[in-house]
This record gives sequence, C-alpha cells and structure tokens, in this order.
Amino acid sequence: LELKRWNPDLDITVAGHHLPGDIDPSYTSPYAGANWHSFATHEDKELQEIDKPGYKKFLQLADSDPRSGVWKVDNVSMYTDYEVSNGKGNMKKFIPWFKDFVDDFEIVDKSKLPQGIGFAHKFKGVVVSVPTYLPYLVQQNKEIGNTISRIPNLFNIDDARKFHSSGKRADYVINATGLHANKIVGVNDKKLNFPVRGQVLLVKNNAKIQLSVEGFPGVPNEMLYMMPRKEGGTIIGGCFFPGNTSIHEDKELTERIIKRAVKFAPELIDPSYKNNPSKIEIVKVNVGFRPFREDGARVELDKERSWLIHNYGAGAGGYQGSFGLAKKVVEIMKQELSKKPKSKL
Ligand SMILES: Cc1cc2nc3c(=O)[nH]c(=O)nc-3n(C[C@H](O)[C@H](O)[C@H](O)COP(=O)(O)OP(=O)(O)OC[C@H]3O[C@@H](n4cnc5c(N)ncnc54)[C@H](O)[C@@H]3O)c2cc1C
Repeated sequence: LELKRWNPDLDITVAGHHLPGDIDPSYTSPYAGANWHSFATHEDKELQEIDKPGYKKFLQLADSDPRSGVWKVDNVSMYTDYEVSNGKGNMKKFIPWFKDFVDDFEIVDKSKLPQGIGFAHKFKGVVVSVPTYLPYLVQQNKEIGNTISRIPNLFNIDDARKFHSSGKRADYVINATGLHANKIVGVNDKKLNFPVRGQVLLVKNNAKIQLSVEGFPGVPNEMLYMMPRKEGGTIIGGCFFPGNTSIHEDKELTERIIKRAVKFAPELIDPSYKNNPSKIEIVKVNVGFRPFREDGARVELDKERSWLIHNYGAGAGGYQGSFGLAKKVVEIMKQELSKKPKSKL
C-alpha cells in the first residue's frame, strides 16, 4: 500500500498463502490485540524510528477513517511493587523512550495508584481492532489498484516471482512471510528466527482504558494487558513464551488472566459500565505466535538476489512498526527503481 502511494505507476500484486479472514497458527496477524506500545529501549534508536510513524498514522486513522477500526484510548502502564523493588530504585527503567514523543504522556500520581502498584505512566494510546483493520487494508489495496492474490505455500523464494497477476515474472519480490521466512529455500538468514507464544482472550466485557500490569511474582513471562475494542469487547492477555509452539489454550493461564483483569479493571464485570456482563464472557481464546528475529526485523535488499527485498521478523510489534517498516522498504525500492523505472512486484 505504501509503495503504491509513493509510486502509482507500480504494478503490485500482494500475494499470500493466507489472506485476511483466514485463521491459521502460521499466520500471526489475526491473533494480535493490537495496540501501539513501542518496546524499543532508550538505546535502540533504530526500532524507535521504525515505531514512530505508526503512532502518528494510527492516531490519524482514528480521527479520520472510521472504516479502519482504529480508535484512541488512554494507555496506562502499571508496575507492581514487586517489579519496582526488583528494579532497585532505577526508575528510568519504567519510563519509556517515547515520553516526549506521544500525546499527553504523564507519570500517574502515587495517590491514584491501586494497592500493590508502585509506579505507573499514561499516554494517549490507540487500539487497532484487527478483524476490522485487516479487511480494511485489503479494501484499501484494491481501491488503490493493487491486486490481492492467494497463492500456494512456497518452499523456494525463487518461485515467488511466478505469481504476479500479469502472468509475467515479477521484477521485484518483497518477502514478508513472517514466522517461517527463514525456512524458505533461498532466504539465507544466519540470525535466529523464533516464535514467541501469546495467549489472549477476546471477551464481551468492556474495559475503560488500555491497561498493562507487569511484575507478577514467580511468572516472569506473564503480564496483564487489556485493550478495549472500538466495536465493543476487550482483548485481555497475556504471556511471552519464546520457543513454545503449543497451539492449545493453557486453561490455567486463562484463569490467571481473568483473575488479574477483574482485580485491576473491576468495571469489566460491572453492569453499570456499558452494560457489562456480571462475569467475564469469553468469545474466543487466541493462541498466536509472534515472529521474532534475533537483533530485530530484517529489512534489506538480498545480497545474492538483486530482485529480492526482505521485510520479516517484526516480533511483537508488527502493527506498531508496520508504517516504519514499510517506509524502509519504500526507501530501498526508490534506490532500486532509480536504476530501472517500470516494475512489477
Ligand atoms: C497474541 C499476540 C498479540 C500481539 N499484539 C500486538 C500488538 O498489540 N501490537 C503490535 O504491533 N503487534 C502485536 N503482535 C505482533 C503482530 O501480530 C505481528 O508482528 C505481525 O502480525 C506479523 O505480521 P507479518 O505480516 O510479518 O506475518 P504474518 O501475519 O504471519 O503474515 C505472513 C504472510 O506471509 C504468508 N506466507 C508465509 N510463508 C509463506 C510461504 N512459504 N508461501 C506463501 N505465503 C507465505 C502467510 O500466509 C501470510 O499471508 C501480536 C502478536 C500476537 C501473537
């Protein structure tokens, strides 16, 4: 979409074995929450630059295009007393790099924190309702003149050139194959690519804000986060389990997630708030796999194949980083096309 916006003359086919509407553990995007909450450290300027455009874009979509399924909701991050004491007084750890970048950032006054919480901050956040946003992207692609195409599962990257809608060989391929990118013959990547399991609940209950709580003793890979969706209902998670490939719901984790959610957001089961049910009503349990890559996403021109551009390994931030990653691809294409102007992708 960003490529076509940059250069309307490009003849672009968006091809995938799975397309929006499909549900399959090897296709991550439908399982996400999703929100913008950059995970970049203070030192990781590269990831910060990748995440920045997404924040502005999602705010703009929330303001200007109701079809996108994006809306603005305050985002509060809390850290338990346990987490704060583990930080040994180093509060910088809890203050994100984006404090001067996002709208309305503030440290929450200690007097307003619930029991057991040692520190919290807040900013103007966005929630992307994925079941609305993915079909919206398909529609946007069609309207702008790109072709969407379902293709077989490819085992060799050279085959990707065969699937241009014109029937002719594509001049360029952007490899955005997510989880299994490095298993495709020809995608030579020495870095480790690995799934990080997530389990989130879609519930009928409505939360007031986006809330995350970190620091539950004895379970370092679990946290609480919730994102109320524009159409109603809330996504509640979660966990980060690297290398765990179980596609089955962990029922005990579901129970822990519910217990934490009700503790920190009692409005979820308060009928006086948006007619919420008086208990948590689960619509769906989503188990998904974040496509992590050691040292971050790979966005570059391939060293051996001059027609191949990689864009995979977005990990836990494929939505928030999407516009920044696309920007990098556009930069690469700009350089390439300055060499040969008319292209099929
Ligand atoms: C529980 C959970 C919560 C998340 N929450 C957030 C969040 O709040 N914010 C955020 O920014 N991110 C979030 N993420 C991360 C985000 O979902 C991912 O980073 C993103 O979806 C990755 O997108 P992708 O396009 O790279 O991969 P995918 O969505 O997996 O798409 C890959 C595409 O390539 C195709 N493909 C792959 N291999 C082949 C092949 N061999 N041949 C043909 N086609 C192929 C697939 O069919 C598919 O169409 C979350 C993830 C999970 C699991």
